[in-house]
Amino acid sequence: MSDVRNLTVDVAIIGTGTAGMGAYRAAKKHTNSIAVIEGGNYGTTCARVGCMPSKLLIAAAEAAHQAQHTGLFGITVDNVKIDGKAVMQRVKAERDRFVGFVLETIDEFDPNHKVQGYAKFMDAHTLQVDDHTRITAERIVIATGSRPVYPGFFKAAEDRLLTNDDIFELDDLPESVAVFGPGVIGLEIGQALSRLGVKVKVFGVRGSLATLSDPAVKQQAYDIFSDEFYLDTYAEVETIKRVDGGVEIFYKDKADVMQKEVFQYLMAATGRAPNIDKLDIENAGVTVDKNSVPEFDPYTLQTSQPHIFIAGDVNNQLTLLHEAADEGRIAGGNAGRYPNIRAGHRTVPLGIVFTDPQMLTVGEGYAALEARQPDCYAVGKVEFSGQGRSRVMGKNKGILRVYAQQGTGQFLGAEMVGPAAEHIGHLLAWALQQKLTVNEILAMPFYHPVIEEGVRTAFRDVSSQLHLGAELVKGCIDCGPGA
Ligand SMILES: Cc1cc2nc3c(=O)[nH]c(=O)nc-3n(C[C@H](O)[C@H](O)[C@H](O)COP(=O)(O)OP(=O)(O)OC[C@H]3O[C@@H](n4cnc5c(N)ncnc54)[C@H](O)[C@@H]3O)c2cc1C
Ligand SMILES: NC(=O)c1ccc[n+]([C@@H]2O[C@H](COP(=O)([O-])OP(=O)(O)OC[C@H]3O[C@@H](n4cnc5c(N)ncnc54)[C@H](O)[C@@H]3O)[C@@H](O)[C@H]2O)c1
Repeated sequence: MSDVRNLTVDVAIIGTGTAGMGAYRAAKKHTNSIAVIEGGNYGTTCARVGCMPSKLLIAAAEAAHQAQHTGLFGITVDNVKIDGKAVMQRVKAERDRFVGFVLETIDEFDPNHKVQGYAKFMDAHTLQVDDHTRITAERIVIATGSRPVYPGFFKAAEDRLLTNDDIFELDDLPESVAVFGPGVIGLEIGQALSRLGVKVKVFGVRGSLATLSDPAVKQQAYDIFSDEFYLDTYAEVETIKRVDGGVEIFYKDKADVMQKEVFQYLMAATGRAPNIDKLDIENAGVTVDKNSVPEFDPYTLQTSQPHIFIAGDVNNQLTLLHEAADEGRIAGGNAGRYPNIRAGHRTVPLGIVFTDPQMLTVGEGYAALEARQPDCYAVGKVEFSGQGRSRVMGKNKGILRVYAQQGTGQFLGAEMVGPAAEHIGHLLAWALQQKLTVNEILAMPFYHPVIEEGVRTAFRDVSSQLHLGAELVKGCIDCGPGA
């Protein structure tokens, strides 16, 4: 250890993903004495192996699906061909473009601030980076992200085991994939592969489906997706074995019959774990929760050690891009201005799943409301099967359920599977953040014919349930046909 470089800085940031980059920019407003440490590749999880390549694959799948489903409109498109190599080539090229933008930003960081290597805590103020650098920092931001996790027995798939870290590296679309985990990643990528002509079966456990907790919404989502590809949310898998040509999976199908099937790949999408376990966090003296993740204040991002902050996926709470960006900015700002820290602005919870139809959760969600105040809220709903605009476009699948407080009529949250959920989700989140009541929402303009008229139906329904508005008129024609 004689060649160890010693650095002393005001702020050390561990991890240069979305949260770490935001923390760096915010801390730099207060001090020029910073070390920003990266152990892996620069470029962020979102751009390299997350949000962006997955959305690129989904975009290709949507194009294929639309081309194959024009019959409804009396249009025939012959010979739709999917060129797997060209699909993957665009995914990779566009992904590299997005990564390139991130790398340009990293290039603008002061080279004296950048330290490459994996950091570990030696004590509450000292970090060891690989075996080459020791950093003494007055304040520290942990922004080390998360990684895919899966049960040990998946390793039997050997070289045919994929996660989101390697699936976008494939040069061609696979022939078949057994996707384990009907969570957000498994459903987004599983459906996209299936629409691109890959044989896909999705296996889940305990009935879990994406982020949905409302049984009515979950049931519709299950029905819609299992109509399109094999989906078992209570799968019983006996064995996984690497065989010639792929991975043999021995499982009980939905009719309780044992099946033996070979897939080219097994994709593990069974969740992610925070990158906290390799940081020797116990040396930092922070209080940790049952998952060994440091406890922290969500408004300041401060841990029990006042000079240590934790932002992004690593804190294991709201593992989404916009939250990582907000948290990074708050944590970095507070590390920079320490000890004069402040509470940062947090937005209401919003989650969107980019399946087709898309899914959303806004606010607390059904399960949390049921647990917190079971008798204090009412539910309004709209089914999209007959909704005018959705039907016009042939997108008339799904349900939206909105929740509002008894007495006050305060809008509390929503869950949905259905058309344009990425946009409806924003409207609902904005209404929630503005603390609007159901009747204030209903006093807004609704054009005709639009999917938002369906949202109005759900709010009219809940308004009537709360005895705040008139009884819901079914198929109200003066609201416009199919509203
Ligand atoms: C397939 C997929 C799709 C997704 N799609 C979406 C989406 O559509 N919308 C959305 O909002 N979110 C999406 N997400 C989630 C989103 O990508 C993450 O919430 C976000 O990228 C987290 O950013 P972060 O800064 O916390 O972590 P990261 O970007 O992972 O950054 C952490 C960094 O820390 C580094 N590091 C780790 N340990 C150390 C150490 N000891 N020393 C030094 N450096 C270290 C890592 O190398 C990494 O560069 C998706 C995720 C995945 C996997
Ligand atoms: N659109 C988006 O915003 C988006 C997209 C992708 C990922 N993400 C983020 O990444 C996070 C991680 O996504 P994820 O899909 O890995 O996790 P997840 O927690 O959403 O889903 C994991 C799923 O795997 C299932 N599972 C667990 N063990 C299993 C087993 N042995 N066999 C079969 N199924 C099993 C779980 O029941 C769950 O349904 C998300 O929670 C989200 O925060 C967001």
